[in-house]
Amino acid sequence: MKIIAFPERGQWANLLARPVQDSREIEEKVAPILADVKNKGDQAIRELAFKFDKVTLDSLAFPAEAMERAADLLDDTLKDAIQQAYRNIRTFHSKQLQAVGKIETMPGVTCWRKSVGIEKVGIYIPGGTAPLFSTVLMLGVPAQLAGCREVILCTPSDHPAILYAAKLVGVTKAFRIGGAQAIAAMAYGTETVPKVYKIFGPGNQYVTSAKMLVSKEGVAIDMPAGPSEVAVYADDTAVPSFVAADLLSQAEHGADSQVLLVSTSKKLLSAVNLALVGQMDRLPRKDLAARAIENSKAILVESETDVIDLLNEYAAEHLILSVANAEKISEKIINAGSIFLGNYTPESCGDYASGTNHTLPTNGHARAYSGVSVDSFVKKITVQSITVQGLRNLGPVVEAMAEAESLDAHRNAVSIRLKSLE
Ligand SMILES: NC(=O)c1ccc[n+]([C@@H]2O[C@H](COP(=O)([O-])OP(=O)(O)OC[C@H]3O[C@@H](n4cnc5c(N)ncnc54)[C@H](O)[C@@H]3O)[C@@H](O)[C@H]2O)c1
Ligand SMILES: N[C@H](CO)Cc1c[nH]c[nH+]1
Ligand SMILES: [Zn+2]
Repeated sequence: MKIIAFPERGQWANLLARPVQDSREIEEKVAPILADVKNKGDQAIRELAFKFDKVTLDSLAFPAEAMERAADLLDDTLKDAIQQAYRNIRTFHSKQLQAVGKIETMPGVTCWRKSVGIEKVGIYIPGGTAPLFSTVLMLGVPAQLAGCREVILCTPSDHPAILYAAKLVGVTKAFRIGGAQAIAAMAYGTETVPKVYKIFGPGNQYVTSAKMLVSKEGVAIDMPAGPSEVAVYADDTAVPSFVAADLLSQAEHGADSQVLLVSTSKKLLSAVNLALVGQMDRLPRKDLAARAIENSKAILVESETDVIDLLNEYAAEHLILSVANAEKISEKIINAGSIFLGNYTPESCGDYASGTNHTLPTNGHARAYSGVSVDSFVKKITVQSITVQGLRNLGPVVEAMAEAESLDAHRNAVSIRLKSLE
Protein backbone atom coordinates (compact mmCIF):
# COMPACT_ATOMS: atom_id res chain seq x y z
CA MET A 1 0.00 0.00 0.00
CA LYS A 2 1.12 3.51 -0.75
CA ILE A 3 2.19 5.18 2.50
CA ILE A 4 1.14 8.81 2.61
CA ALA A 5 2.92 10.66 5.36
CA PHE A 6 1.38 13.57 7.23
CA PRO A 7 -1.09 14.84 4.63
CA GLU A 8 -2.44 18.37 5.20
CA ARG A 9 -6.09 18.47 6.34
CA GLY A 10 -6.95 20.26 3.10
CA GLN A 11 -5.81 17.14 1.19
CA TRP A 12 -7.95 14.68 3.16
CA ALA A 13 -11.07 14.85 1.00
CA ASN A 14 -9.09 13.94 -2.11
CA LEU A 15 -7.12 11.29 -0.33
CA LEU A 16 -10.22 9.62 1.11
CA ALA A 17 -12.24 9.62 -2.14
CA ARG A 18 -13.48 6.10 -2.99
CA PRO A 19 -12.36 4.50 -6.24
CA VAL A 20 -15.90 4.37 -7.57
CA GLN A 21 -16.81 4.94 -11.15
CA ASP A 22 -18.60 8.14 -12.11
CA SER A 23 -22.18 7.53 -10.93
CA ARG A 24 -23.64 9.14 -14.08
CA GLU A 25 -21.67 6.72 -16.23
CA ILE A 26 -23.14 3.75 -14.32
CA GLU A 27 -26.62 5.29 -14.40
CA GLU A 28 -26.43 5.54 -18.17
CA LYS A 29 -25.85 1.79 -18.32
CA VAL A 30 -28.45 0.95 -15.70
CA ALA A 31 -31.37 3.15 -16.83
CA PRO A 32 -31.95 1.19 -20.11
CA ILE A 33 -31.89 -2.09 -18.14
CA LEU A 34 -34.62 -0.77 -15.84
CA ALA A 35 -36.69 0.48 -18.78
CA ASP A 36 -36.30 -2.85 -20.55
CA VAL A 37 -37.63 -4.83 -17.59
CA LYS A 38 -40.44 -2.32 -17.05
CA ASN A 39 -41.56 -2.67 -20.68
CA LYS A 40 -40.83 -6.30 -21.49
CA GLY A 41 -40.97 -8.03 -18.09
CA ASP A 42 -39.76 -11.65 -17.94
CA GLN A 43 -38.56 -11.64 -21.54
CA ALA A 44 -36.16 -8.76 -20.80
CA ILE A 45 -34.90 -10.57 -17.70
CA ARG A 46 -34.08 -13.67 -19.75
CA GLU A 47 -32.23 -11.61 -22.35
CA LEU A 48 -30.27 -9.65 -19.73
CA ALA A 49 -29.38 -12.83 -17.81
CA PHE A 50 -27.94 -14.21 -21.01
CA LYS A 51 -26.09 -10.97 -21.79
CA PHE A 52 -24.56 -10.31 -18.37
CA ASP A 53 -24.55 -13.67 -16.60
CA LYS A 54 -24.23 -16.00 -19.58
CA VAL A 55 -27.12 -18.15 -18.40
CA THR A 56 -30.18 -19.37 -20.24
CA LEU A 57 -33.07 -19.38 -17.80
CA ASP A 58 -36.02 -21.67 -18.37
CA SER A 59 -37.68 -20.83 -15.12
CA LEU A 60 -36.91 -17.54 -13.34
CA ALA A 61 -38.06 -18.93 -10.00
CA PHE A 62 -36.02 -21.59 -8.22
CA PRO A 63 -38.25 -24.66 -8.30
CA ALA A 64 -39.61 -25.85 -4.96
CA GLU A 65 -37.58 -29.09 -5.33
CA ALA A 66 -34.33 -27.09 -5.55
CA MET A 67 -35.16 -25.45 -2.21
CA GLU A 68 -35.93 -28.87 -0.71
CA ARG A 69 -32.82 -30.50 -2.18
CA ALA A 70 -30.43 -27.74 -1.05
CA ALA A 71 -29.86 -29.28 2.38
CA ASP A 72 -28.71 -32.58 0.81
CA LEU A 73 -26.07 -30.77 -1.23
CA LEU A 74 -24.31 -29.16 1.74
CA ASP A 75 -22.03 -30.88 4.22
CA ASP A 76 -22.98 -30.98 7.88
CA THR A 77 -20.17 -28.64 8.98
CA LEU A 78 -21.50 -25.88 6.74
CA LYS A 79 -25.12 -26.50 7.74
CA ASP A 80 -24.16 -26.35 11.45
CA ALA A 81 -22.22 -23.13 10.83
CA ILE A 82 -25.17 -21.52 9.03
CA GLN A 83 -27.49 -22.55 11.84
CA GLN A 84 -25.18 -21.15 14.52
CA ALA A 85 -24.87 -17.87 12.58
CA TYR A 86 -28.67 -17.82 12.20
CA ARG A 87 -29.12 -18.20 16.00
CA ASN A 88 -26.58 -15.46 16.81
CA ILE A 89 -28.04 -13.02 14.28
CA ARG A 90 -31.54 -13.78 15.54
CA THR A 91 -30.52 -13.31 19.17
CA PHE A 92 -28.90 -9.94 18.45
CA HIS A 93 -31.72 -8.68 16.24
CA SER A 94 -34.57 -9.88 18.44
CA LYS A 95 -33.51 -7.33 21.07
CA GLN A 96 -34.36 -4.63 18.51
CA LEU A 97 -38.08 -5.45 18.70
CA GLN A 98 -39.81 -2.71 20.63
CA ALA A 99 -42.70 -3.20 23.01
CA VAL A 100 -45.65 -0.85 22.50
CA GLY A 101 -45.54 1.83 25.23
CA LYS A 102 -48.63 3.96 25.82
CA ILE A 103 -47.79 7.51 26.92
CA GLU A 104 -50.19 9.97 28.51
CA THR A 105 -48.83 13.31 27.26
CA MET A 106 -51.40 15.25 29.33
CA PRO A 107 -54.38 14.02 31.34
CA GLY A 108 -56.81 12.25 29.01
CA VAL A 109 -54.49 12.38 25.98
CA THR A 110 -52.86 9.01 25.24
CA CYS A 111 -50.43 8.34 22.36
CA TRP A 112 -48.57 5.22 21.32
CA ARG A 113 -46.71 3.75 18.42
CA LYS A 114 -46.98 0.27 16.93
CA SER A 115 -44.51 -1.41 14.61
CA VAL A 116 -45.88 -3.27 11.61
CA GLY A 117 -43.75 -5.39 9.30
CA ILE A 118 -43.68 -4.09 5.73
CA GLU A 119 -45.98 -6.51 3.91
CA LYS A 120 -43.91 -7.17 0.76
CA VAL A 121 -40.13 -6.85 0.75
CA GLY A 122 -37.46 -7.83 -1.75
CA ILE A 123 -33.98 -8.95 -0.73
CA TYR A 124 -31.07 -8.94 -3.17
CA ILE A 125 -28.33 -11.48 -2.53
CA PRO A 126 -25.07 -10.76 -4.37
CA GLY A 127 -23.68 -13.61 -6.38
CA GLY A 128 -21.62 -12.20 -9.21
CA THR A 129 -18.17 -12.93 -7.83
CA ALA A 130 -19.11 -14.95 -4.71
CA PRO A 131 -22.39 -16.52 -3.53
CA LEU A 132 -23.04 -14.40 -0.42
CA PHE A 133 -25.43 -16.73 1.39
CA SER A 134 -24.53 -14.96 4.64
CA THR A 135 -26.48 -11.98 3.25
CA VAL A 136 -29.62 -14.18 3.19
CA LEU A 137 -29.34 -14.43 6.99
CA MET A 138 -28.52 -10.73 7.39
CA LEU A 139 -31.66 -9.67 5.53
CA GLY A 140 -33.94 -12.63 6.11
CA VAL A 141 -33.65 -12.74 9.90
CA PRO A 142 -34.74 -9.13 10.52
CA ALA A 143 -37.52 -9.55 7.90
CA GLN A 144 -38.71 -12.66 9.74
CA LEU A 145 -38.59 -10.92 13.14
CA ALA A 146 -40.40 -7.86 11.77
CA GLY A 147 -43.23 -10.09 10.53
CA CYS A 148 -43.00 -9.24 6.81
CA ARG A 149 -45.65 -11.34 5.04
CA GLU A 150 -43.94 -11.75 1.68
CA VAL A 151 -40.16 -11.93 1.29
CA ILE A 152 -38.98 -12.14 -2.33
CA LEU A 153 -35.35 -13.10 -2.94
CA CYS A 154 -33.34 -12.42 -6.10
CA THR A 155 -29.80 -13.60 -6.73
CA PRO A 156 -27.70 -14.45 -9.78
CA SER A 157 -26.23 -17.48 -8.00
CA ASP A 158 -27.72 -20.97 -7.72
CA HIS A 159 -25.46 -21.99 -4.83
CA PRO A 160 -27.39 -24.43 -2.59
CA ALA A 161 -26.32 -22.55 0.58
CA ILE A 162 -28.35 -19.55 -0.63
CA LEU A 163 -31.43 -21.75 -0.98
CA TYR A 164 -30.76 -23.51 2.33
CA ALA A 165 -30.48 -20.17 4.16
CA ALA A 166 -33.55 -18.89 2.29
CA LYS A 167 -35.62 -21.76 3.65
CA LEU A 168 -34.26 -21.18 7.18
CA VAL A 169 -35.42 -17.54 7.19
CA GLY A 170 -38.77 -18.28 5.54
CA VAL A 171 -38.30 -16.63 2.14
CA THR A 172 -41.60 -16.79 0.25
CA LYS A 173 -40.22 -17.06 -3.27
CA ALA A 174 -36.68 -17.08 -4.68
CA PHE A 175 -35.65 -16.09 -8.22
CA ARG A 176 -32.43 -16.62 -10.11
CA ILE A 177 -32.10 -13.02 -11.25
CA GLY A 178 -29.08 -10.80 -10.69
CA GLY A 179 -27.88 -7.26 -11.21
CA ALA A 180 -29.95 -4.18 -12.07
CA GLN A 181 -32.57 -6.39 -13.75
CA ALA A 182 -33.32 -8.06 -10.39
CA ILE A 183 -33.88 -4.69 -8.75
CA ALA A 184 -36.13 -3.64 -11.64
CA ALA A 185 -38.13 -6.88 -11.42
CA MET A 186 -38.83 -6.39 -7.71
CA ALA A 187 -39.53 -2.66 -8.14
CA TYR A 188 -41.98 -2.89 -11.05
CA GLY A 189 -43.13 -6.49 -10.87
CA THR A 190 -43.23 -8.79 -13.90
CA GLU A 191 -45.42 -11.70 -15.02
CA THR A 192 -43.65 -13.93 -12.46
CA VAL A 193 -41.83 -11.66 -10.01
CA PRO A 194 -44.08 -9.91 -7.51
CA LYS A 195 -43.71 -6.17 -7.04
CA VAL A 196 -42.50 -5.27 -3.54
CA TYR A 197 -42.73 -2.15 -1.38
CA LYS A 198 -39.11 -2.01 -0.22
CA ILE A 199 -35.88 -3.44 -1.63
CA PHE A 200 -32.93 -4.44 0.53
CA GLY A 201 -29.45 -5.69 -0.05
CA PRO A 202 -25.91 -4.95 -1.04
CA GLY A 203 -24.45 -5.40 -4.47
CA ASN A 204 -22.04 -4.07 -7.03
CA GLN A 205 -22.27 -0.61 -8.57
CA TYR A 206 -24.98 -1.66 -11.06
CA VAL A 207 -27.17 -3.03 -8.30
CA THR A 208 -26.62 0.00 -6.06
CA SER A 209 -27.29 2.43 -8.90
CA ALA A 210 -30.49 0.53 -9.84
CA LYS A 211 -31.69 0.78 -6.23
CA MET A 212 -31.06 4.52 -6.20
CA LEU A 213 -32.92 4.97 -9.52
CA VAL A 214 -36.00 2.91 -8.61
CA SER A 215 -36.20 4.72 -5.27
CA LYS A 216 -37.11 7.84 -7.27
CA GLU A 217 -40.12 5.92 -8.63
CA GLY A 218 -41.81 5.23 -5.34
CA VAL A 219 -40.14 2.01 -4.15
CA ALA A 220 -38.36 2.32 -0.81
CA ILE A 221 -34.79 1.06 -0.43
CA ASP A 222 -32.71 0.28 2.63
CA MET A 223 -29.63 2.36 1.77
CA PRO A 224 -26.81 2.56 -0.74
CA ALA A 225 -24.75 -0.53 0.22
CA GLY A 226 -22.10 -0.77 -2.47
CA PRO A 227 -18.57 -2.16 -2.75
CA SER A 228 -17.17 -3.23 0.61
CA GLU A 229 -14.68 -1.15 2.53
CA VAL A 230 -12.74 -1.27 5.76
CA ALA A 231 -10.65 1.26 7.63
CA VAL A 232 -8.18 0.07 10.25
CA TYR A 233 -6.66 2.24 12.93
CA ALA A 234 -3.65 0.38 14.35
CA ASP A 235 -0.96 1.32 16.86
CA ASP A 236 2.16 -0.49 17.99
CA THR A 237 0.09 -2.93 20.07
CA ALA A 238 -1.49 -4.25 16.85
CA VAL A 239 -0.26 -7.46 15.23
CA PRO A 240 0.80 -6.51 11.67
CA SER A 241 -0.15 -9.90 10.20
CA PHE A 242 -3.65 -9.63 11.74
CA VAL A 243 -4.08 -6.12 10.32
CA ALA A 244 -2.95 -7.30 6.88
CA ALA A 245 -5.41 -10.21 7.07
CA ASP A 246 -8.28 -7.82 7.89
CA LEU A 247 -7.40 -5.49 5.02
CA LEU A 248 -7.29 -8.40 2.59
CA SER A 249 -10.58 -9.79 3.86
CA GLN A 250 -12.41 -6.80 2.41
CA ALA A 251 -10.07 -6.29 -0.54
CA GLU A 252 -10.95 -9.75 -1.85
CA HIS A 253 -14.59 -8.73 -2.33
CA GLY A 254 -13.72 -6.88 -5.52
CA ALA A 255 -11.33 -4.61 -7.33
CA ASP A 256 -13.56 -1.69 -6.34
CA SER A 257 -13.36 -2.44 -2.60
CA GLN A 258 -11.46 0.14 -0.62
CA VAL A 259 -9.27 -0.48 2.37
CA LEU A 260 -7.60 2.19 4.43
CA LEU A 261 -4.96 1.92 7.13
CA VAL A 262 -4.26 4.78 9.51
CA SER A 263 -1.60 4.99 12.17
CA THR A 264 0.70 7.32 14.04
CA SER A 265 3.44 4.65 13.76
CA LYS A 266 5.54 4.45 10.61
CA LYS A 267 6.99 1.17 11.89
CA LEU A 268 3.52 -0.40 12.04
CA LEU A 269 2.59 0.76 8.52
CA SER A 270 5.75 -0.73 7.05
CA ALA A 271 5.28 -4.01 8.92
CA VAL A 272 1.69 -4.32 7.65
CA ASN A 273 2.86 -3.67 4.10
CA LEU A 274 5.35 -6.50 4.41
CA ALA A 275 2.71 -8.87 5.80
CA LEU A 276 0.34 -7.94 2.96
CA VAL A 277 2.79 -9.10 0.32
CA GLY A 278 3.25 -12.47 2.01
CA GLN A 279 -0.47 -13.12 2.56
CA MET A 280 -1.78 -11.83 -0.76
CA ASP A 281 0.09 -14.40 -2.81
CA ARG A 282 -1.69 -17.24 -1.03
CA LEU A 283 -5.21 -15.98 -1.84
CA PRO A 284 -7.22 -17.65 -4.59
CA ARG A 285 -8.79 -14.23 -5.30
CA LYS A 286 -5.44 -12.47 -5.22
CA ASP A 287 -6.05 -10.59 -8.48
CA LEU A 288 -9.14 -8.87 -7.09
CA ALA A 289 -7.46 -8.22 -3.75
CA ALA A 290 -4.30 -6.87 -5.37
CA ARG A 291 -6.29 -4.38 -7.48
CA ALA A 292 -8.22 -3.17 -4.44
CA ILE A 293 -5.01 -2.82 -2.40
CA GLU A 294 -3.45 -0.84 -5.26
CA ASN A 295 -6.26 1.73 -4.96
CA SER A 296 -5.96 1.88 -1.20
CA LYS A 297 -3.85 3.93 1.15
CA ALA A 298 -1.85 3.71 4.34
CA ILE A 299 -1.87 7.09 6.02
CA LEU A 300 0.63 8.23 8.62
CA VAL A 301 -0.69 11.00 10.84
CA GLU A 302 0.71 13.09 13.71
CA SER A 303 -1.71 12.43 16.54
CA GLU A 304 -4.69 10.46 17.79
CA THR A 305 -6.86 13.55 17.32
CA ASP A 306 -5.92 13.59 13.64
CA VAL A 307 -6.77 9.88 13.35
CA ILE A 308 -10.21 10.34 14.87
CA ASP A 309 -11.03 13.38 12.72
CA LEU A 310 -9.83 11.57 9.61
CA LEU A 311 -11.86 8.44 10.39
CA ASN A 312 -14.97 10.52 11.07
CA GLU A 313 -14.50 12.29 7.76
CA TYR A 314 -14.05 8.98 5.91
CA ALA A 315 -17.13 7.32 7.52
CA ALA A 316 -16.08 3.73 6.83
CA GLU A 317 -18.50 0.89 6.35
CA HIS A 318 -16.35 -1.15 8.75
CA LEU A 319 -13.89 0.34 11.20
CA ILE A 320 -11.39 -1.81 13.04
CA LEU A 321 -9.66 -0.28 16.06
CA SER A 322 -6.56 -2.38 16.69
CA VAL A 323 -5.29 -0.12 19.42
CA ALA A 324 -4.61 -0.35 23.14
CA ASN A 325 -7.60 1.76 24.21
CA ALA A 326 -10.03 0.62 21.51
CA GLU A 327 -13.30 0.99 23.41
CA LYS A 328 -12.43 4.50 24.59
CA ILE A 329 -11.53 5.54 21.03
CA SER A 330 -14.78 4.02 19.72
CA GLU A 331 -16.72 6.51 21.85
CA LYS A 332 -15.22 9.32 19.77
CA ILE A 333 -16.27 7.74 16.45
CA ILE A 334 -19.43 9.37 15.13
CA ASN A 335 -19.36 8.14 11.51
CA ALA A 336 -19.02 4.39 10.78
CA GLY A 337 -21.28 1.49 9.81
CA SER A 338 -19.91 -1.04 12.31
CA ILE A 339 -16.92 -0.95 14.68
CA PHE A 340 -14.64 -3.84 15.68
CA LEU A 341 -12.52 -3.54 18.83
CA GLY A 342 -9.09 -4.98 19.60
CA ASN A 343 -6.77 -7.54 18.13
CA TYR A 344 -9.12 -10.50 18.36
CA THR A 345 -12.23 -9.07 16.70
CA PRO A 346 -11.73 -9.69 12.99
CA GLU A 347 -14.25 -8.02 10.73
CA SER A 348 -15.03 -11.42 9.17
CA CYS A 349 -16.84 -12.38 12.39
CA GLY A 350 -19.33 -9.55 11.82
CA ASP A 351 -19.60 -10.52 8.15
CA TYR A 352 -20.83 -13.98 9.05
CA ALA A 353 -21.85 -14.89 12.49
CA SER A 354 -21.22 -12.75 15.60
CA GLY A 355 -24.79 -11.42 15.42
CA THR A 356 -24.55 -7.87 14.03
CA ASN A 357 -25.72 -7.08 10.51
CA HIS A 358 -23.28 -6.93 7.61
CA THR A 359 -25.50 -4.89 5.29
CA LEU A 360 -23.99 -1.52 5.94
CA PRO A 361 -23.73 1.90 4.30
CA THR A 362 -20.67 2.36 2.09
CA ASN A 363 -19.15 5.28 0.17
CA GLY A 364 -19.40 7.72 3.09
CA HIS A 365 -23.14 7.13 3.57
CA ALA A 366 -22.41 6.06 7.17
CA ARG A 367 -22.48 9.80 7.92
CA ALA A 368 -26.27 9.68 7.70
CA TYR A 369 -27.41 6.05 7.34
CA SER A 370 -27.37 3.09 9.73
CA GLY A 371 -26.89 -0.53 8.74
CA VAL A 372 -29.86 -2.84 8.28
CA SER A 373 -31.78 -3.79 11.43
CA VAL A 374 -35.29 -4.94 12.33
CA ASP A 375 -36.25 -1.25 12.17
CA SER A 376 -35.52 -1.24 8.46
CA PHE A 377 -38.28 -3.83 7.90
CA VAL A 378 -41.05 -2.16 9.90
CA LYS A 379 -43.18 0.90 9.65
CA LYS A 380 -44.09 2.71 12.83
CA ILE A 381 -47.73 3.71 13.04
CA THR A 382 -48.76 6.18 15.72
CA VAL A 383 -52.11 5.83 17.47
CA GLN A 384 -53.86 8.28 19.81
CA SER A 385 -56.97 8.36 21.89
CA ILE A 386 -58.40 11.42 23.67
CA THR A 387 -61.09 11.36 26.33
CA VAL A 388 -63.71 14.08 26.82
CA GLN A 389 -61.64 15.52 29.67
CA GLY A 390 -58.53 15.19 27.48
CA LEU A 391 -60.17 17.30 24.77
CA ARG A 392 -61.16 19.89 27.36
CA ASN A 393 -57.46 20.03 28.36
CA LEU A 394 -55.91 19.95 24.88
CA GLY A 395 -58.61 21.65 22.78
CA PRO A 396 -57.76 25.30 23.62
CA VAL A 397 -54.10 24.67 22.70
CA VAL A 398 -55.08 23.39 19.26
CA GLU A 399 -57.67 26.15 18.75
CA ALA A 400 -55.06 28.85 19.46
CA MET A 401 -52.49 27.30 17.14
CA ALA A 402 -54.96 26.64 14.28
CA GLU A 403 -56.24 30.20 14.48
CA ALA A 404 -52.70 31.56 14.31
CA GLU A 405 -52.06 29.45 11.19
CA SER A 406 -55.33 30.78 9.69
CA LEU A 407 -56.68 27.24 9.37
CA ASP A 408 -60.22 27.70 10.51
CA ALA A 409 -61.49 24.24 9.68
CA HIS A 410 -58.78 22.75 11.87
CA ARG A 411 -59.87 24.94 14.78
CA ASN A 412 -63.51 24.11 14.15
CA ALA A 413 -62.92 20.34 14.36
CA VAL A 414 -62.07 20.97 18.02
CA SER A 415 -64.49 23.83 18.76
CA ILE A 416 -67.54 21.95 17.45
CA ARG A 417 -66.86 19.18 19.96
CA LEU A 418 -66.13 21.48 22.89
CA LYS A 419 -69.36 23.41 22.19
CA SER A 420 -71.31 20.14 22.14
CA LEU A 421 -70.11 19.55 25.69
CA GLU A 422 -71.31 22.93 27.06
N1 LIG B 1 -22.13 -2.89 1.70
C1 LIG B 1 -22.49 -4.08 2.08
O1 LIG B 1 -23.16 -4.24 3.08
C2 LIG B 1 -22.07 -5.28 1.27
C3 LIG B 1 -22.35 -6.58 1.72
C4 LIG B 1 -22.00 -7.67 0.91
C5 LIG B 1 -21.39 -7.44 -0.33
N2 LIG B 1 -21.13 -6.17 -0.74
C6 LIG B 1 -20.58 -5.88 -2.04
O2 LIG B 1 -21.45 -6.45 -3.00
C7 LIG B 1 -20.76 -6.56 -4.21
C8 LIG B 1 -21.14 -7.86 -4.91
O3 LIG B 1 -20.82 -7.69 -6.27
P1 LIG B 1 -20.82 -8.85 -7.32
O4 LIG B 1 -20.47 -8.24 -8.64
O5 LIG B 1 -20.00 -9.96 -6.82
O6 LIG B 1 -22.29 -9.41 -7.34
P2 LIG B 1 -23.71 -8.72 -7.62
O7 LIG B 1 -24.69 -9.83 -7.44
O8 LIG B 1 -23.91 -7.47 -6.87
O9 LIG B 1 -23.67 -8.33 -9.16
C9 LIG B 1 -23.63 -9.26 -10.18
C10 LIG B 1 -24.55 -8.86 -11.29
O10 LIG B 1 -24.10 -7.65 -11.90
C11 LIG B 1 -24.56 -7.63 -13.23
N3 LIG B 1 -23.51 -7.08 -14.10
C12 LIG B 1 -22.23 -7.54 -14.20
N4 LIG B 1 -21.57 -6.83 -15.14
C13 LIG B 1 -22.44 -5.92 -15.64
C14 LIG B 1 -22.36 -4.89 -16.62
N5 LIG B 1 -21.25 -4.65 -17.27
N6 LIG B 1 -23.47 -4.14 -16.86
C15 LIG B 1 -24.61 -4.36 -16.19
N7 LIG B 1 -24.74 -5.33 -15.25
C16 LIG B 1 -23.68 -6.09 -14.97
C17 LIG B 1 -24.89 -9.03 -13.64
O11 LIG B 1 -26.23 -9.15 -14.00
C18 LIG B 1 -24.60 -9.87 -12.39
O12 LIG B 1 -25.62 -10.79 -12.12
C19 LIG B 1 -19.28 -6.48 -3.91
O13 LIG B 1 -18.84 -5.21 -4.39
C20 LIG B 1 -19.25 -6.50 -2.39
O14 LIG B 1 -18.20 -5.73 -1.90
C21 LIG B 1 -21.47 -5.10 0.04
N1 LIG C 1 -18.07 -7.68 3.97
C1 LIG C 1 -19.35 -7.70 3.31
C2 LIG C 1 -20.07 -6.41 3.62
O1 LIG C 1 -19.39 -5.32 3.15
C3 LIG C 1 -20.24 -8.84 3.74
C4 LIG C 1 -19.75 -10.20 3.47
C5 LIG C 1 -20.47 -11.29 3.11
N2 LIG C 1 -19.64 -12.33 3.04
C6 LIG C 1 -18.46 -11.93 3.34
N3 LIG C 1 -18.50 -10.63 3.60
ZN1 LIG D 1 -16.79 -9.35 3.72
